[in-house]
Amino acid sequence: MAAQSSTLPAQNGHDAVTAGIIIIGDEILKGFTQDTNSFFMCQKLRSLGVKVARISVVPDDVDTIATEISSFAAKFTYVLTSGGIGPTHDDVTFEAVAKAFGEQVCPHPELVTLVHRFFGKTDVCCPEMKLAHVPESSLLNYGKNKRTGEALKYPLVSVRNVYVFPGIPALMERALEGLGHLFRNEQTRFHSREIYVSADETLLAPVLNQANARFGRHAHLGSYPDWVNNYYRVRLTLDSESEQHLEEAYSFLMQNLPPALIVPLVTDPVARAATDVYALAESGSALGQKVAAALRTIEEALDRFSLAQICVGFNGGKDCTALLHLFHAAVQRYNLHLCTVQGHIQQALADLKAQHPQLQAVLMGTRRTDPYSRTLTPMCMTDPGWPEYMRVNPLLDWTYRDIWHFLRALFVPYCILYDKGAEPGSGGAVPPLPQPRHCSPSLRPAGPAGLGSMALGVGSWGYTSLGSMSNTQKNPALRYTNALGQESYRPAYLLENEEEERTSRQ
Ligand SMILES: Cc1cc2nc3c(=O)[nH]c(=O)nc-3n(C[C@H](O)[C@H](O)[C@H](O)COP(=O)(O)OP(=O)(O)OC[C@H]3O[C@@H](n4cnc5c(N)ncnc54)[C@H](O)[C@@H]3O)c2cc1C
Ligand SMILES: NC(=O)C1=CN([C@@H]2O[C@H](COP(=O)(O)OP(=O)(O)OC[C@H]3O[C@@H](n4cnc5c(N)ncnc54)[C@H](O)[C@@H]3O)[C@@H](O)[C@H]2O)C=CC1
Ligand SMILES: [Co+2]
Ligand SMILES: [K+]
Ligand SMILES: [Mg+2]
Repeated sequence: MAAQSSTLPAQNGHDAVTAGIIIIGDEILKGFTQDTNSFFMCQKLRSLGVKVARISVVPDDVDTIATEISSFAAKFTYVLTSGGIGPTHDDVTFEAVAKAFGEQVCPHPELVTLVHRFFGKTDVCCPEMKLAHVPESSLLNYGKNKRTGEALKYPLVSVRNVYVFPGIPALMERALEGLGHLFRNEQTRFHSREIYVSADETLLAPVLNQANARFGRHAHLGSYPDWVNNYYRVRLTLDSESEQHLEEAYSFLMQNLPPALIVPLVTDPVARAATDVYALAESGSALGQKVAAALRTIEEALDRFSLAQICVGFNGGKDCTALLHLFHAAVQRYNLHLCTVQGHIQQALADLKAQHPQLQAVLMGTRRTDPYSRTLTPMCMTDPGWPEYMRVNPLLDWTYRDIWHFLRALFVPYCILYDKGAEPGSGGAVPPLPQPRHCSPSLRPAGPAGLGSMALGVGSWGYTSLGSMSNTQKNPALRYTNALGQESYRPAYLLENEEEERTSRQ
């Protein structure tokens, strides 16, 4: 076994079943279209026990495609191509496959019949008939509909170990889903685990090197930094064909990485919001009591107003992020229609009313320590002279610290600007400044639409309080000098004295 191949990694006594993917299309190389097919193919093949060894992207050029196909066909168990099998001049994949194997393309009787059946065409020269011209030794593979089990009507062409998939993602995905049996490798199952770490890679490198030296033969370790995640800096992945080897490497890492840096990340906080938020509310903790009171205010608003009459005042800040999560927990869904209104808040609220006259209540993330908010009540009408709305303020009695405690305990994603500036050891690289924008309120009616995107109605580096481009600055209370003697800033959730929250806004 060991002597057989120097290119294949040592495995458990059997040859790896491999695949090479060839993505065909000028549009991919020109940046007109983003390749999503290889991503889907990699995930699917991995789930079938096939190891993807290479992805290549080539232009719509017969010779280039043919050269790549003959090289891949010799190296890998399977070759999957994507694209270039349609009726137009730039679809030359079949010709290229034929060329790679020294064959001709000719009409395949069964495909001719199908073209006749689907398009009603029999003329050998019509564009549709190009789909039926395939290499001489082509086989037709009929997949199965994943749900119904019925045979798919249009087959996938294969020539030797080359499988020729359409480029249209929906067609390609359906074909591969339906043909899993062609590629499935029962000998192999890939197992994987992840560890999330809140430290920079440089700090982890020594432990990772040790782990790799000890376990690398049987468990592959990957280290992937992320600069825009609120909760971790590095995602470590382990994968192996053997569950036992995987667990050994995993235990080693868990024992040797600094425990304080390992983050027990919840990767789908939104899906679990209802469970986690209500569990917190019932926990009896101090934060739990605040959560319970906020939920009561939200529930009361839901009793008084229908979902269509309520919206969430969302400007991208931490307070309304907490509010949105609570509201979602209460109604069990982020069932949002995003409505962005420009201009100053008073006019924007009037414009919103004109566009959506049914709206009567706005859930807001206002806290008592916000300007002019000391005397507000959980539900109060807007002041005279303001467009008429019921202001619903579930978070009035929450503190700055409560907000951060809540968001971070439940791993709720929030605007990354609150974390920025600290970055000790991040190499000094800073993401580009956001485009200047006017502070634009985004009010999100809870209408019957899909998941709304997060609107960021702020435009600056902010640390503890985000306003607009012109009035937001780094909060001096977060400043410190890092190990290299450089001025740095801690993330907002580490602010010690909450009275200094607004020191970052003029
Ligand atoms: C629905 C609504 C009704 C208001 N009614 C009155 C009123 O009757 N009298 C009065 O004097 N002032 C009113 N205001 C203005 C309010 O008091 C603040 O001046 C304003 O929210 C900005 O305060 P901030 O930046 O300090 O607070 P932030 O902490 O930034 O905002 C507090 C909360 O208000 C909501 N909010 C604030 N700005 C926006 C925005 N641009 N887009 C969407 N949501 C936003 C969010 O839920 C946020 O969590 C109202 C604001 C809103 C959004
Ligand atoms: N019903 C079926 O199963 C089949 C239908 N056809 C017909 O062939 C034609 C399409 O030919 P193809 O060779 O599939 O397409 P193509 O190479 O011309 O690409 C079709 C579309 O898919 C996109 N695309 C291509 N590669 C991609 C990738 N890697 N990631 C994301 N998007 C990608 C392209 O940008 C383009 O918009 C259609 O007219 C179709 O009806 C062809 C074969 C089978
Ligand atoms: Co709208
Ligand atoms: K094409
Ligand atoms: Mg085409």
